[in-house]
Amino acid sequence: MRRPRIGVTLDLDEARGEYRLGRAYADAVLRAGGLPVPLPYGEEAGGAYLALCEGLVVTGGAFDIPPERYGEARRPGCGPEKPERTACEWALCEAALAGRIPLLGICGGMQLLDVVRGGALHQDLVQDAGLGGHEQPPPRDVPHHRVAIAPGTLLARLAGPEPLSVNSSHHQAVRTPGAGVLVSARADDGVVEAIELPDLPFALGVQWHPERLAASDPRQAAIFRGLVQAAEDLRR
Ligand SMILES: NCCCC(=O)O
Repeated sequence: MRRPRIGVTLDLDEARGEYRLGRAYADAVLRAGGLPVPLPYGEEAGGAYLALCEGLVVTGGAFDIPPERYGEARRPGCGPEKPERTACEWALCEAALAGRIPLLGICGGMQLLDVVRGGALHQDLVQDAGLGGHEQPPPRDVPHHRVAIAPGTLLARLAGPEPLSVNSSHHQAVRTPGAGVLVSARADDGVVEAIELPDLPFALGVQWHPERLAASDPRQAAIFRGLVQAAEDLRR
């Protein structure tokens, strides 16, 4: 039987006119038994592209969601935007949620999942909340801090309920959970590290980058295996 097709969002290097995807995302999906399908931008994003897929990974990147998307004016500390990418990922995320297609949001992808559901972000953790320590120096494929996982959640079922060692590469974070959004992990300083939508079969967001740890940590690999298994279940 063919592997479940997992759509993976891309970053556009506008200066070079090139789409980019960190190899670790594709490798993590492949290792979990899925077939990564790169999704270029376009009006078809939420429709025809997603119809090709049984699952979706909304990847992270060095840009911020326009604060207007969560009803706020831009404040100091908010970073550069990529409106075309956000529009594409927004359409994909909305379509995946509406179609109950399994979705994994990573870093900025988790933040998008929250905002699509009506949540809001810390525009900058240091300036908004006085919370530093979430931008680890290179290398970024090694653990940086631990997160506490809420028992009984999807994340706990996948990775186990014990504290999980994660990497950390972000300056924003979920401030207000959106409608139906459950916080399933927090750092010691209270920063939201994972969210999920219990009303759907598989809608999970993680603030760290499990794709960079999945080759060495079975608990991180289990997050991708869970996505691919949920995509497999969708086909039955
Ligand atoms: N906001 C983009 C995702 C990474 C970060 O928060 O820095």
